[in-house]
Amino acid sequence: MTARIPPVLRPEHPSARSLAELVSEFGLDYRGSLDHVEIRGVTLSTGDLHPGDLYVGMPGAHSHGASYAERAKEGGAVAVLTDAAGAELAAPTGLPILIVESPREALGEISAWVYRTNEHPPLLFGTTGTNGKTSTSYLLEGILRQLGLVTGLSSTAERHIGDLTVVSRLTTPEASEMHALLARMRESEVRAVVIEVSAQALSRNRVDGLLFDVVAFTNLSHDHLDDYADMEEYFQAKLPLFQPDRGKRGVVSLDSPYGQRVVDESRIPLTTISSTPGVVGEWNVEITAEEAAYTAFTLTGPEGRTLSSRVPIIGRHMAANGALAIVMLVEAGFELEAIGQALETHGGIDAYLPGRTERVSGDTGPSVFVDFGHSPDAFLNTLAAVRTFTPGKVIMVFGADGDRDATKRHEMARVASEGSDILVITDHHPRFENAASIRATLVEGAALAEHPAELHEVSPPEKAIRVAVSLAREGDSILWAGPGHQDYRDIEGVRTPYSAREEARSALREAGWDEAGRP
Ligand SMILES: CC(=O)N[C@H]1[C@@H](OP(=O)(O)OP(=O)(O)OC[C@H]2O[C@@H](n3ccc(=O)[nH]c3=O)[C@H](O)[C@@H]2O)O[C@H](CO)[C@@H](O)[C@@H]1O[C@H](C)C(=O)N[C@@H](C)C(=O)N[C@H](CCC(=O)O)C(=O)O
Ligand SMILES: Nc1ncnc2c1ncn2[C@@H]1O[C@H](COP(=O)(O)OP(=O)(O)OP(=O)(O)O)[C@@H](O)[C@H]1O
Repeated sequence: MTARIPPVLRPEHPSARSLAELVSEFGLDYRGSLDHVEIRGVTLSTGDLHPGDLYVGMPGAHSHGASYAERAKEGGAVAVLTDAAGAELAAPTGLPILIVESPREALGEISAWVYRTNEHPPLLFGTTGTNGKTSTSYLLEGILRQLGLVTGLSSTAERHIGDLTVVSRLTTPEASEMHALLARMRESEVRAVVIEVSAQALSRNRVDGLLFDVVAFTNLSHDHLDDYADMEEYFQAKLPLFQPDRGKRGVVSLDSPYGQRVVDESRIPLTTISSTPGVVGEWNVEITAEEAAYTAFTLTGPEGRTLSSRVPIIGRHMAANGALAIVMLVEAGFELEAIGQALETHGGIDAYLPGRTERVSGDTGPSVFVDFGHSPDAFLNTLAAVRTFTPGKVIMVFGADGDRDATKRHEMARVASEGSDILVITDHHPRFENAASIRATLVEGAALAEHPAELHEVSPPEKAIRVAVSLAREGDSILWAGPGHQDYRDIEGVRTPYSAREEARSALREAGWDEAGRP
């Protein structure tokens, strides 16, 4: 059985737009007749095609999208937009062909025009950084809802349109999908939209055609060095979000040294925030309590402004994410006092973060958390959070992604081994790599710790979590890092249905301990 591919959300009542008008609006070169041709949507994949679509044939890593133009026509595409090479490939279809130098660079603006998303846009928030994008986005969405707004969300885990939830494919959808999503949100009278913006999205024009009211930077640390040559290139990929064509104003966390560089290199009005002792921002976060059910903090800003609240999740970093979300709202024009009042009525920020240090254990037995962390810095933060209220041993379970940045594996394992008492190394998504050799690299890395944890190598993960539970006692904690919200494992390109949260719950049940359901 393979896991279902989540659908692309489109407007339910798309308006028709004239192809001739599109060509004249953008001054496009074209072939064929434009007479009476109307388009209702844009797609770059035949898998997501709707009748009446403009099919965008993009050169890809494996093939040229225009080579699927015939298939697009059979599915109801009424025109093709592509480059000069693609125009040759699409010519036999007889469809009108619009020609641009770079279809990827044209996609955002054209999709915005087709879906009319630049007319009366909602309040737009965008978050980038290595870690904390999803968490900050959910917390921000939670506060917006507490303030009474109908919200939309685009994150690694899910897309939300008001109360409608759909599992995500990519962290940031391709531009055509993004604008279709915004158009669908408008139909549902969404007033504020929170969008997680990956570095890849910025490098691949996925947020073109959007102007964010407030953008935020969480942090930068080792990740994605398979996509970027080095940390500098990865950092540079994030910067365009902090320029005037993408964001009106920004909030930058100084918790990683890259924050100050964003401040130095951005050209939009920015404010700063810090939760790091000794690093002072315009806004500062002090952690006031760390409990198993929440983390409390006080946020202090310019002119003595202050707000005390809590996030319903463990970890100082999560309180920092919550405070960042609050400052984003202040930058968008919300009164700090009104935010404080809205939060107070719910006892803090009210949000459910799927698979972010999500507690799956109940009242008896060890505390078990499933997390999405897959970088050394994420491990450092979550292990510290778990350690804070664990009287017994900290047991960590994790595996590394196959076919993704292999240079971080040693450091992930070293940090895991240093920060836990017992480490169970297992498999994650092997993709097309050999799972045993990924584990071997992790075992090597674990040995680099100054004070290595007791080590177990267990495959597959279903068995690993059961071994971890069998080693745990009341008062111990288990942190299973990596799978988070995901509901599949990618093995040789096949998405096999699998939920770490459900596996962990089953393991607890089988051991006679309590489990916790979704809050
Ligand atoms: C490496 C990369 O960026 N790949 C993206 C790329 O795929 P590709 O170049 O391999 O496409 P291709 O197979 O050569 O096909 C060329 C074109 O023909 C189309 N096609 C292809 C076959 C077909 O039958 N019909 C059809 O229409 C494809 O949609 C594509 O437009 O173009 C596709 C759509 O056009 C993207 O969905 C795909 O993202 C893949 C899924 C991906 O995994 N991207 C990663 C790197 C990514 O973006 N990740 C970040 C995560 C960030 C984080 O961890 O924080 C993200 O934002 O999600
Ligand atoms: N502010 C933070 N600083 C450091 N680590 C964090 C922070 N926030 C979250 N984390 C850790 O990083 C993991 C991923 O968090 P989150 O999903 O919010 O980040 P993300 O930036 O969306 O990641 P991705 O790009 O992989 O989707 C969390 O599960 C947690 O382990």
